[in-house]
Parts: sequence; C-alpha cells; structure tokens
Amino acid sequence: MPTSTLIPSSTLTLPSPGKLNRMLHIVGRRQDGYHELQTIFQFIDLCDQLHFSPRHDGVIELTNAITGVAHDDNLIVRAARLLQQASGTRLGTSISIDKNLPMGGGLGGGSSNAATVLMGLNHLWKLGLTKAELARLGLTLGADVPVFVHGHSAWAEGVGEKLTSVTLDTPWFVVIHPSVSVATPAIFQDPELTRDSHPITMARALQGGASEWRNDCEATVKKRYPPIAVALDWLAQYAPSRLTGTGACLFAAFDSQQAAQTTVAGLMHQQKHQHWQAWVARGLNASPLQDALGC
Ligand SMILES: C[C@](O)(CO)[C@H](O)COP(=O)(O)OP(=O)(O)OC[C@H]1O[C@@H](n2ccc(N)nc2=O)[C@H](O)[C@@H]1O
Ligand SMILES: Nc1ncnc2c1ncn2[C@@H]1O[C@H](COP(=O)(O)OP(=O)(O)OP(=O)(O)O)[C@@H](O)[C@H]1O
Repeated sequence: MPTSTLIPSSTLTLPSPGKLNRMLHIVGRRQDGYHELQTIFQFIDLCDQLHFSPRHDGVIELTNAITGVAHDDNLIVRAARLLQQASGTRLGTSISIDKNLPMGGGLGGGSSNAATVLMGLNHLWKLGLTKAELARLGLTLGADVPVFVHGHSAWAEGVGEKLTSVTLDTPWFVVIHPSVSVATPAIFQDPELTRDSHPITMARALQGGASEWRNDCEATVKKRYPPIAVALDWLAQYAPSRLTGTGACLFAAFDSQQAAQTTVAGLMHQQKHQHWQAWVARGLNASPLQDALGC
C-alpha cells in the first residue's frame, strides 16, 4: 500500500474486551427463532487490541487474517463497511488485530471487535454518531454488539440489546477454555434447551447474588460437550463455576488475584488437563474501550 493513502499521525490503538454472562436465563423464543434472554453482562480485562490507520482512498482492509475467518466475513471488516455505508464517509481504514480472546468461546470476542470498530471509526472519521445509533447498527451484526458499545456492566433483556447499567462486584475470575468449540446456533436449536424460565425483575436478579445465578444453556452444553462438564466440575472444587454465553468458556469468581492465580497454577500441573487454556481476569464495571476513548 502506498504510504500516501494513509492519513498521517492519526493511528489509534483500542482495546476490545471480553465479557462474561454472570447469569443467563432464557425466557422465550421469538417468531424469528431468536431467544429472549435475561442476562447480566460484565466486562473483563482480557482484551484483543485493534490498531487503526485511517485512509483517504476509502479502502477497508484487515491487514492480518484471523485463521478460519474469511476477510470479508470478519466482523471487523463488516462493522467498518457498515459504518462507512451508513455515514456516507469517503474515508477508509487499515486495521490490524492482536487476538487474545478465544474464538467461539462465549467471551463475545467477535462482537467486541465489531463494537470497537464502530466506536473507533466513529471517533477517527469524526462522524458524531451517538452510542444509541452505533448500538442499533451493531445489533444487525450480532446480539452481543450493543453491550460492548454501551460500555458498562448491564442487565440485559430482549436478545441482549435492552440494556440497563448496573454496578457489580469486581472479583478476580478464573476463565477456562476446555479446548472444544461450541456452535452457538446448535445450542439455541436444541429441542431440550430450557427456554421457559420465569421472567424475573432486575432487582430480584441482583438481590439473588452470585450464588443464585445460573446459566440456562449449561445442561444442554454439558450433555453435548462432555469435556465442558469435566471442566465445570474441576473448577467447582475451588469456587462455584458457571458457563458464559453458550460456552465453551466457563468461569469462577475469587476474592483475590492470588487465589485465582493459585487455582490456575494448580491446573497447569495437571497433566490430563494441559490442553485447557486458562486465564486470570479482573471483572470490570466500565469497559476499557470507554476508558480509552474517554467516554
Ligand atoms: C448467548 C450470548 O453469548 C449471550 O451473551 C449471545 O446472546 C450470543 O450472541 P452472538 O454470538 O452475538 O449471537 P448472534 O451471532 O447474534 O447469533 C448466533 C445464533 O445464536 C442464536 N441466538 C443468538 C442470540 C439469541 N438471543 N437467541 C438466539 O437464538 C441464533 O440462532 C443465531 O443465529
Ligand atoms: N473478528 C472476529 N473475531 C472472532 N470471531 C469472528 C470474528 N469475525 C467473525 N468471527 C466469527 O464469529 C464466530 C463467533 O466468534 P466469537 O468469538 O464472537 O464467539 P463467542 O465468544 O462465542 O461469542 P458469543 O459469546 O457472542 O456467542 C467465530 O467462530 C468466527 O467464525
């Protein structure tokens, strides 16, 4: 690429955090097949990093491919093109990514990348769209995009787009990926999935607290993916363990960083689980993306 197509001195690096569903109830199914949820989202400090270089020539390109995702299907490219079309800007961008979040892991990595692109390019291209407008655009890319635009821990209803900010405890989490890949659509299509949980109020959900929280996808995911059941049981020896989204990642909350690190260190010594990935991550109420953009 000739360097003259880049706009000088305007490169930007922004974080793209993961999320956990601290609880997830499925309370119904819509005509279009999507499910009505009640969930509590919390961000974690495990992040991808996106690097943006705006361009004069209108081209949108991701300069380093993500294995297994075609360039034009990548949510990064799709989000940038969507915003370009919606705003009518003639600017483009080159984007590169440092990928740290496991794909298809229930941490919302693809959705978070899309939200970081919408927020980052709205800023770099000086478009002036509101968060509500960006969230509406983002929802067409994935049900989890709006919460990453919203940028605060939230109680969510609908398919996850009706958001109310909440303030949660911010424990240290152990997050485990038991190295299996879960297909989200297959879980939501499973006839045995619990999809008739009684709706509860936000106040009741928050009062219930961590020990009461459950994920309605867990039974179906455990049945279809036995290694996830093994990992949930392993982690439950140390603290109540739960699935995030439709998995494959699962997590447990600890009071201190050291307690979480000791648990991960114990896991690393177990030969039979060495193929699992594990992280210690801090729960956050404000998204690092909002902090980076100062909003
Ligand atoms: C389960 C969660 O991770 C909870 O945060 C999300 O709701 C999933 O969000 P996502 O990965 O952004 O999901 P999408 O890419 O929008 O949808 C993937 C597929 O999951 C199913 N799906 C997703 C969300 C939802 N509320 N109901 C559904 O039935 C649909 O079959 C859809 O085709
Ligand atoms: N930039 C991207 N990063 C990750 N996955 C992407 C991206 N673009 C497209 N995808 C596709 O989206 C799928 C889901 O990715 P993602 O990491 O968001 O899943 P997830 O963590 O399970 O999300 P959720 O919790 O929202 O279900 C991937 O398997 C991949 O095929």
